[in-house]
Amino acid sequence: MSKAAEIDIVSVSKVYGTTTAVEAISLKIPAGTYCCLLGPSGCGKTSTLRMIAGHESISSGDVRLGNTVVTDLPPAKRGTAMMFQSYALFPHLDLIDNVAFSLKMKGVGKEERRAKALDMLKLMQMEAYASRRPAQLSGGQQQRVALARALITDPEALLLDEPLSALDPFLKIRMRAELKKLQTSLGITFVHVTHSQEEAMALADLIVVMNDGRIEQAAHPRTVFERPATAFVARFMGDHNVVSGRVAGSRDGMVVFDVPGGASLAASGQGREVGEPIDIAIRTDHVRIGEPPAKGLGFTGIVANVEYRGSTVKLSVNSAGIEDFTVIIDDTDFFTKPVAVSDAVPIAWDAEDAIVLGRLDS
Ligand SMILES: Nc1ncnc2c1ncn2[C@@H]1O[C@H](COP(=O)(O)OP(=O)(O)OP(=O)(O)O)[C@@H](O)[C@H]1O
Repeated sequence: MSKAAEIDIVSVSKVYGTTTAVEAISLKIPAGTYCCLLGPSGCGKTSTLRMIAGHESISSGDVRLGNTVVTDLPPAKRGTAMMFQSYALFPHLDLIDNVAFSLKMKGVGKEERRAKALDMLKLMQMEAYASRRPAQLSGGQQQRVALARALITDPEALLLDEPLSALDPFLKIRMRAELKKLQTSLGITFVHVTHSQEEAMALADLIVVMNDGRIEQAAHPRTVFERPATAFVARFMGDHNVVSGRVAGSRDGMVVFDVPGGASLAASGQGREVGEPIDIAIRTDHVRIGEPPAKGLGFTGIVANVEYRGSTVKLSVNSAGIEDFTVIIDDTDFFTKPVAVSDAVPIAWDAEDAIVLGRLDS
Protein backbone atom coordinates (compact mmCIF):
# COMPACT_ATOMS: atom_id res chain seq x y z
CA MET A 1 0.00 0.00 0.00
CA SER A 2 2.15 2.77 -1.21
CA LYS A 3 -0.27 4.55 -3.50
CA ALA A 4 -0.37 8.20 -2.67
CA ALA A 5 -2.55 10.87 -4.16
CA GLU A 6 -2.16 14.58 -4.70
CA ILE A 7 -4.89 16.58 -2.99
CA ASP A 8 -6.03 19.63 -4.89
CA ILE A 9 -8.25 22.11 -3.06
CA VAL A 10 -9.72 24.60 -5.50
CA SER A 11 -11.33 27.76 -4.15
CA VAL A 12 -13.08 25.90 -1.34
CA SER A 13 -15.36 27.69 1.12
CA LYS A 14 -17.33 26.52 4.12
CA VAL A 15 -20.21 28.58 5.41
CA TYR A 16 -22.18 27.62 8.54
CA GLY A 17 -25.25 29.86 8.66
CA THR A 18 -23.76 33.34 8.88
CA THR A 19 -20.21 32.16 9.76
CA THR A 20 -17.69 31.79 6.95
CA ALA A 21 -15.33 29.21 8.46
CA VAL A 22 -13.22 28.73 5.32
CA GLU A 23 -12.98 31.40 2.66
CA ALA A 24 -12.14 30.34 -0.91
CA ILE A 25 -8.89 28.59 -0.09
CA SER A 26 -6.78 26.96 -2.81
CA LEU A 27 -4.00 24.52 -2.01
CA LYS A 28 -2.15 21.69 -3.77
CA ILE A 29 -0.76 19.00 -1.47
CA PRO A 30 1.65 16.89 -3.55
CA ALA A 31 1.31 13.08 -3.35
CA GLY A 32 3.27 11.59 -0.47
CA THR A 33 3.56 14.86 1.45
CA TYR A 34 3.29 15.20 5.23
CA CYS A 35 1.14 18.32 5.36
CA CYS A 36 0.21 20.13 8.59
CA LEU A 37 -2.71 22.53 8.72
CA LEU A 38 -1.60 24.95 11.44
CA GLY A 39 -3.37 27.84 13.11
CA PRO A 40 -5.15 29.12 16.19
CA SER A 41 -8.48 27.81 17.42
CA GLY A 42 -11.33 28.68 15.07
CA CYS A 43 -9.16 29.43 12.01
CA GLY A 44 -10.92 26.77 9.91
CA LYS A 45 -8.41 23.91 9.89
CA THR A 46 -10.79 21.20 11.14
CA SER A 47 -13.49 22.34 8.69
CA THR A 48 -10.93 22.09 5.87
CA LEU A 49 -9.88 18.59 6.93
CA ARG A 50 -13.48 17.44 7.26
CA MET A 51 -14.28 18.76 3.78
CA ILE A 52 -11.34 16.75 2.36
CA ALA A 53 -12.65 13.69 4.24
CA GLY A 54 -16.26 14.19 3.17
CA HIS A 55 -17.52 14.53 6.75
CA GLU A 56 -18.56 18.10 6.01
CA SER A 57 -20.22 19.34 2.83
CA ILE A 58 -18.32 21.84 0.68
CA SER A 59 -20.22 25.15 0.38
CA SER A 60 -18.39 26.10 -2.84
CA GLY A 61 -15.30 24.99 -4.73
CA ASP A 62 -13.91 21.52 -5.39
CA VAL A 63 -11.63 18.94 -3.81
CA ARG A 64 -9.74 16.60 -6.12
CA LEU A 65 -7.90 13.50 -4.95
CA GLY A 66 -5.52 12.23 -7.63
CA ASN A 67 -7.57 12.42 -10.83
CA THR A 68 -10.96 12.23 -9.13
CA VAL A 69 -13.14 15.14 -8.12
CA VAL A 70 -14.40 13.92 -4.73
CA THR A 71 -16.51 16.99 -3.83
CA ASP A 72 -19.79 15.08 -3.86
CA LEU A 73 -18.53 11.60 -2.91
CA PRO A 74 -19.28 10.05 0.51
CA PRO A 75 -16.25 9.56 2.83
CA ALA A 76 -15.88 5.81 2.14
CA LYS A 77 -15.65 6.39 -1.64
CA ARG A 78 -12.91 9.03 -1.54
CA GLY A 79 -9.78 6.99 -0.95
CA THR A 80 -9.16 8.91 2.28
CA ALA A 81 -9.25 7.71 5.87
CA MET A 82 -9.67 9.87 8.93
CA MET A 83 -8.23 9.50 12.40
CA PHE A 84 -10.21 11.43 14.97
CA GLN A 85 -8.90 13.40 17.95
CA SER A 86 -10.68 11.10 20.40
CA TYR A 87 -9.70 7.98 18.37
CA ALA A 88 -13.44 7.02 18.29
CA LEU A 89 -12.77 3.33 19.10
CA PHE A 90 -15.74 1.10 19.93
CA PRO A 91 -15.50 0.26 23.66
CA HIS A 92 -17.39 -3.06 23.39
CA LEU A 93 -15.27 -4.53 20.56
CA ASP A 94 -11.84 -6.10 20.85
CA LEU A 95 -8.98 -4.62 18.86
CA ILE A 96 -9.34 -7.02 15.92
CA ASP A 97 -13.02 -6.14 15.50
CA ASN A 98 -12.31 -2.43 15.98
CA VAL A 99 -9.67 -2.48 13.26
CA ALA A 100 -11.73 -4.75 10.96
CA PHE A 101 -14.86 -2.60 11.30
CA SER A 102 -14.69 -0.70 8.02
CA LEU A 103 -14.02 -3.92 6.08
CA LYS A 104 -17.10 -5.44 7.72
CA MET A 105 -19.12 -2.44 6.50
CA LYS A 106 -17.79 -3.12 3.02
CA GLY A 107 -19.01 -6.71 3.21
CA VAL A 108 -15.57 -8.35 3.42
CA GLY A 109 -15.82 -11.91 4.85
CA LYS A 110 -14.96 -12.57 8.49
CA GLU A 111 -11.77 -14.62 7.93
CA GLU A 112 -10.35 -12.17 5.43
CA ARG A 113 -11.10 -9.04 7.44
CA ARG A 114 -9.76 -10.51 10.68
CA ALA A 115 -6.54 -11.59 8.95
CA LYS A 116 -6.11 -8.11 7.48
CA ALA A 117 -6.86 -6.51 10.87
CA LEU A 118 -4.19 -8.65 12.49
CA ASP A 119 -1.72 -7.56 9.79
CA MET A 120 -2.51 -3.92 10.54
CA LEU A 121 -2.10 -4.51 14.28
CA LYS A 122 1.27 -6.12 13.51
CA LEU A 123 2.28 -3.09 11.50
CA MET A 124 1.52 -0.98 14.56
CA GLN A 125 3.24 -3.54 16.87
CA MET A 126 -0.02 -4.16 18.68
CA GLU A 127 -0.72 -7.80 17.74
CA ALA A 128 -0.05 -8.97 21.31
CA TYR A 129 -3.08 -6.96 22.43
CA ALA A 130 -5.44 -8.15 19.68
CA SER A 131 -8.10 -9.58 21.99
CA ARG A 132 -8.16 -6.64 24.42
CA ARG A 133 -10.74 -3.89 24.48
CA PRO A 134 -9.77 -0.20 24.07
CA ALA A 135 -10.22 0.60 27.79
CA GLN A 136 -7.44 -1.88 28.57
CA LEU A 137 -4.89 0.15 26.62
CA SER A 138 -2.75 3.23 27.31
CA GLY A 139 -3.35 6.43 25.34
CA GLY A 140 -0.42 5.73 23.01
CA GLN A 141 -1.65 2.17 22.38
CA GLN A 142 -5.16 3.44 21.62
CA GLN A 143 -3.66 5.81 19.14
CA ARG A 144 -1.85 2.96 17.36
CA VAL A 145 -5.13 1.04 17.14
CA ALA A 146 -6.88 4.10 15.73
CA LEU A 147 -4.12 4.35 13.13
CA ALA A 148 -4.44 0.66 12.26
CA ARG A 149 -8.17 1.14 11.88
CA ALA A 150 -7.74 4.14 9.59
CA LEU A 151 -5.09 2.45 7.46
CA ILE A 152 -6.89 -0.86 6.91
CA THR A 153 -8.77 0.56 3.91
CA ASP A 154 -5.46 1.25 2.09
CA PRO A 155 -6.18 4.97 1.82
CA GLU A 156 -4.34 7.24 -0.59
CA ALA A 157 -4.43 9.96 2.06
CA LEU A 158 -4.69 9.80 5.84
CA LEU A 159 -6.39 12.74 7.53
CA LEU A 160 -5.54 13.32 11.20
CA ASP A 161 -7.42 15.74 13.44
CA GLU A 162 -5.19 16.82 16.36
CA PRO A 163 -3.96 13.22 16.69
CA LEU A 164 -1.53 13.94 19.54
CA SER A 165 -3.65 16.24 21.69
CA ALA A 166 -4.92 13.51 24.06
CA LEU A 167 -1.40 12.33 24.98
CA ASP A 168 0.83 13.48 27.82
CA PRO A 169 3.88 15.56 26.78
CA PHE A 170 6.32 12.65 26.91
CA LEU A 171 4.14 10.30 24.85
CA LYS A 172 3.29 13.13 22.48
CA ILE A 173 6.91 13.43 21.42
CA ARG A 174 7.29 9.65 21.07
CA MET A 175 4.12 9.24 19.03
CA ARG A 176 5.10 12.21 16.92
CA ALA A 177 8.24 10.35 15.86
CA GLU A 178 6.15 7.23 15.17
CA LEU A 179 3.72 9.16 12.97
CA LYS A 180 6.58 10.56 10.92
CA LYS A 181 8.17 7.13 10.55
CA LEU A 182 4.85 5.62 9.53
CA GLN A 183 4.20 8.28 6.91
CA THR A 184 7.70 7.89 5.49
CA SER A 185 7.41 4.10 5.29
CA LEU A 186 3.87 4.07 3.82
CA GLY A 187 4.62 6.96 1.48
CA ILE A 188 0.97 8.08 1.46
CA THR A 189 -0.20 11.67 1.84
CA PHE A 190 -0.84 12.74 5.45
CA VAL A 191 -2.85 15.84 6.34
CA HIS A 192 -2.52 16.60 10.04
CA VAL A 193 -4.40 19.36 11.87
CA THR A 194 -2.58 20.98 14.79
CA HIS A 195 -2.42 24.27 16.64
CA SER A 196 1.17 23.58 17.74
CA GLN A 197 3.86 25.21 15.62
CA GLU A 198 6.45 22.92 17.24
CA GLU A 199 4.49 19.84 16.14
CA ALA A 200 4.08 21.18 12.62
CA MET A 201 7.79 22.05 12.34
CA ALA A 202 8.79 18.59 13.58
CA LEU A 203 6.53 16.68 11.20
CA ALA A 204 5.63 18.55 8.06
CA ASP A 205 7.11 18.77 4.58
CA LEU A 206 4.43 21.38 3.95
CA ILE A 207 3.06 23.73 6.61
CA VAL A 208 -0.18 25.54 5.80
CA VAL A 209 -0.66 28.43 8.21
CA MET A 210 -4.33 29.40 8.45
CA ASN A 211 -5.92 32.46 10.01
CA ASP A 212 -9.55 33.44 10.01
CA GLY A 213 -10.61 31.00 7.28
CA ARG A 214 -7.75 31.84 4.94
CA ILE A 215 -4.27 30.57 4.12
CA GLU A 216 -1.54 33.00 5.17
CA GLN A 217 1.34 30.86 3.92
CA ALA A 218 1.88 27.34 2.57
CA ALA A 219 5.52 26.29 2.38
CA HIS A 220 8.26 24.05 3.75
CA PRO A 221 8.73 24.55 7.53
CA ARG A 222 12.13 26.15 7.03
CA THR A 223 10.68 28.68 4.58
CA VAL A 224 7.78 29.46 6.91
CA PHE A 225 10.23 30.06 9.75
CA GLU A 226 12.99 31.83 7.77
CA ARG A 227 10.74 33.82 5.43
CA PRO A 228 7.38 34.32 7.14
CA ALA A 229 5.04 35.81 4.55
CA THR A 230 2.91 37.94 6.87
CA ALA A 231 3.01 39.52 10.32
CA PHE A 232 0.51 36.89 11.46
CA VAL A 233 2.82 34.03 10.41
CA ALA A 234 5.88 35.66 12.02
CA ARG A 235 4.01 36.12 15.31
CA PHE A 236 2.32 32.73 15.24
CA MET A 237 5.52 30.78 14.48
CA GLY A 238 7.20 32.62 17.37
CA ASP A 239 10.87 33.58 17.85
CA HIS A 240 10.36 36.73 15.76
CA ASN A 241 9.79 40.38 16.54
CA VAL A 242 7.41 42.26 14.28
CA VAL A 243 8.14 45.98 14.00
CA SER A 244 5.92 48.44 12.10
CA GLY A 245 6.97 51.68 10.49
CA ARG A 246 6.97 53.80 7.33
CA VAL A 247 9.48 53.61 4.50
CA ALA A 248 12.00 56.47 4.58
CA GLY A 249 14.00 55.34 1.55
CA SER A 250 15.92 52.53 -0.12
CA ARG A 251 19.66 52.18 -0.52
CA ASP A 252 22.24 49.42 -1.08
CA GLY A 253 19.55 46.70 -1.40
CA MET A 254 17.92 47.62 1.87
CA VAL A 255 14.84 49.49 2.95
CA VAL A 256 15.23 52.13 5.64
CA PHE A 257 12.11 52.79 7.64
CA ASP A 258 11.12 54.99 10.54
CA VAL A 259 9.11 53.84 13.53
CA PRO A 260 6.65 56.34 15.08
CA GLY A 261 8.93 56.87 18.09
CA GLY A 262 11.75 58.23 15.91
CA ALA A 263 14.17 55.33 15.38
CA SER A 264 15.46 54.57 11.88
CA LEU A 265 15.75 50.85 11.14
CA ALA A 266 16.68 48.69 8.17
CA ALA A 267 15.39 45.57 6.45
CA SER A 268 16.31 43.67 3.30
CA GLY A 269 14.40 44.53 0.14
CA GLN A 270 13.83 47.33 -2.29
CA GLY A 271 11.25 48.95 -4.54
CA ARG A 272 9.19 50.38 -1.71
CA GLU A 273 7.50 53.74 -1.91
CA VAL A 274 8.59 56.42 0.54
CA GLY A 275 5.87 56.80 3.18
CA GLU A 276 4.48 53.28 2.58
CA PRO A 277 3.59 51.48 5.84
CA ILE A 278 5.57 48.28 6.38
CA ASP A 279 5.90 45.49 8.90
CA ILE A 280 9.20 43.72 9.26
CA ALA A 281 10.17 40.52 11.08
CA ILE A 282 13.49 40.05 12.80
CA ARG A 283 14.42 36.83 14.57
CA THR A 284 14.91 37.21 18.30
CA ASP A 285 18.30 35.46 18.05
CA HIS A 286 19.53 37.64 15.16
CA VAL A 287 19.63 40.81 17.20
CA ARG A 288 22.79 42.34 18.68
CA ILE A 289 22.89 44.40 21.81
CA GLY A 290 25.43 46.86 23.13
CA GLU A 291 27.05 47.72 19.78
CA PRO A 292 26.66 51.17 18.28
CA PRO A 293 24.41 50.50 15.27
CA ALA A 294 26.04 50.67 11.82
CA LYS A 295 25.02 53.71 9.74
CA GLY A 296 22.84 54.93 12.61
CA LEU A 297 20.25 52.21 11.98
CA GLY A 298 19.04 50.83 15.30
CA PHE A 299 17.35 51.94 18.45
CA THR A 300 17.94 52.23 22.17
CA GLY A 301 15.70 50.02 24.27
CA ILE A 302 15.00 50.05 27.98
CA VAL A 303 15.30 46.58 29.48
CA ALA A 304 11.98 45.56 31.03
CA ASN A 305 12.75 41.95 31.89
CA VAL A 306 15.69 39.50 31.97
CA GLU A 307 15.09 35.75 31.97
CA TYR A 308 17.88 33.23 32.35
CA ARG A 309 17.18 30.12 30.26
CA GLY A 310 20.36 28.07 30.62
CA SER A 311 22.17 28.24 27.29
CA THR A 312 20.52 31.55 26.42
CA VAL A 313 19.17 34.66 28.14
CA LYS A 314 15.93 36.33 27.06
CA LEU A 315 15.63 40.10 27.30
CA SER A 316 12.46 42.11 26.81
CA VAL A 317 13.03 45.72 25.85
CA ASN A 318 10.79 48.68 25.12
CA SER A 319 11.30 51.83 23.14
CA ALA A 320 8.99 54.50 21.69
CA GLY A 321 6.86 52.71 19.06
CA ILE A 322 8.51 49.33 19.80
CA GLU A 323 6.83 47.40 22.59
CA ASP A 324 7.98 44.17 24.15
CA PHE A 325 10.87 43.53 21.77
CA THR A 326 12.55 40.21 22.51
CA VAL A 327 16.27 39.53 22.30
CA ILE A 328 17.75 36.06 22.80
CA ILE A 329 21.47 36.07 23.46
CA ASP A 330 24.01 33.40 24.29
CA ASP A 331 24.55 32.92 28.00
CA THR A 332 28.31 33.53 27.66
CA ASP A 333 27.77 36.79 25.75
CA PHE A 334 25.29 37.92 28.38
CA PHE A 335 27.48 37.12 31.38
CA THR A 336 30.53 38.74 29.78
CA LYS A 337 28.59 42.02 29.69
CA PRO A 338 25.42 41.65 31.74
CA VAL A 339 22.55 44.12 31.57
CA ALA A 340 19.80 44.68 34.13
CA VAL A 341 16.22 45.88 34.21
CA SER A 342 15.99 49.66 33.47
CA ASP A 343 19.33 49.74 31.61
CA ALA A 344 19.33 51.48 28.24
CA VAL A 345 20.84 49.19 25.59
CA PRO A 346 21.62 49.85 21.94
CA ILE A 347 19.83 47.32 19.68
CA ALA A 348 20.83 46.59 16.10
CA TRP A 349 20.66 43.94 13.39
CA ASP A 350 21.97 43.30 9.90
CA ALA A 351 19.51 44.56 7.30
CA GLU A 352 19.61 41.21 5.46
CA ASP A 353 18.28 39.46 8.58
CA ALA A 354 15.13 41.62 8.70
CA ILE A 355 12.34 40.61 6.33
CA VAL A 356 9.67 42.92 4.97
CA LEU A 357 6.31 41.20 5.53
CA GLY A 358 3.39 41.20 3.15
CA ARG A 359 -0.21 41.86 4.01
CA LEU A 360 -3.19 39.68 3.14
CA ASP A 361 -5.57 41.46 0.80
CA SER A 362 -8.72 42.04 2.72
N1 LIG B 1 -21.05 22.96 12.83
C1 LIG B 1 -20.79 24.27 12.94
N2 LIG B 1 -21.76 25.20 12.96
C2 LIG B 1 -21.49 26.51 13.03
N3 LIG B 1 -20.24 27.02 13.09
C3 LIG B 1 -19.22 26.15 13.07
C4 LIG B 1 -19.42 24.73 13.00
N4 LIG B 1 -18.20 24.13 12.99
C5 LIG B 1 -17.29 25.12 13.06
N5 LIG B 1 -17.88 26.34 13.12
C6 LIG B 1 -17.20 27.65 13.16
O1 LIG B 1 -16.33 27.74 12.07
C7 LIG B 1 -15.09 28.32 12.44
C8 LIG B 1 -13.94 27.38 12.11
O2 LIG B 1 -14.04 26.22 12.91
P1 LIG B 1 -13.02 25.01 12.80
O3 LIG B 1 -13.46 23.93 13.75
O4 LIG B 1 -12.82 24.64 11.39
O5 LIG B 1 -11.69 25.70 13.34
P2 LIG B 1 -10.36 25.04 13.88
O6 LIG B 1 -9.28 25.89 13.32
O7 LIG B 1 -10.31 23.61 13.57
O8 LIG B 1 -10.50 25.27 15.43
P3 LIG B 1 -10.11 24.28 16.67
O9 LIG B 1 -8.62 24.22 16.69
O10 LIG B 1 -10.68 25.02 17.84
O11 LIG B 1 -10.77 22.97 16.39
C9 LIG B 1 -15.23 28.68 13.90
O12 LIG B 1 -15.61 30.03 13.98
C10 LIG B 1 -16.32 27.77 14.40
O13 LIG B 1 -17.00 28.34 15.47
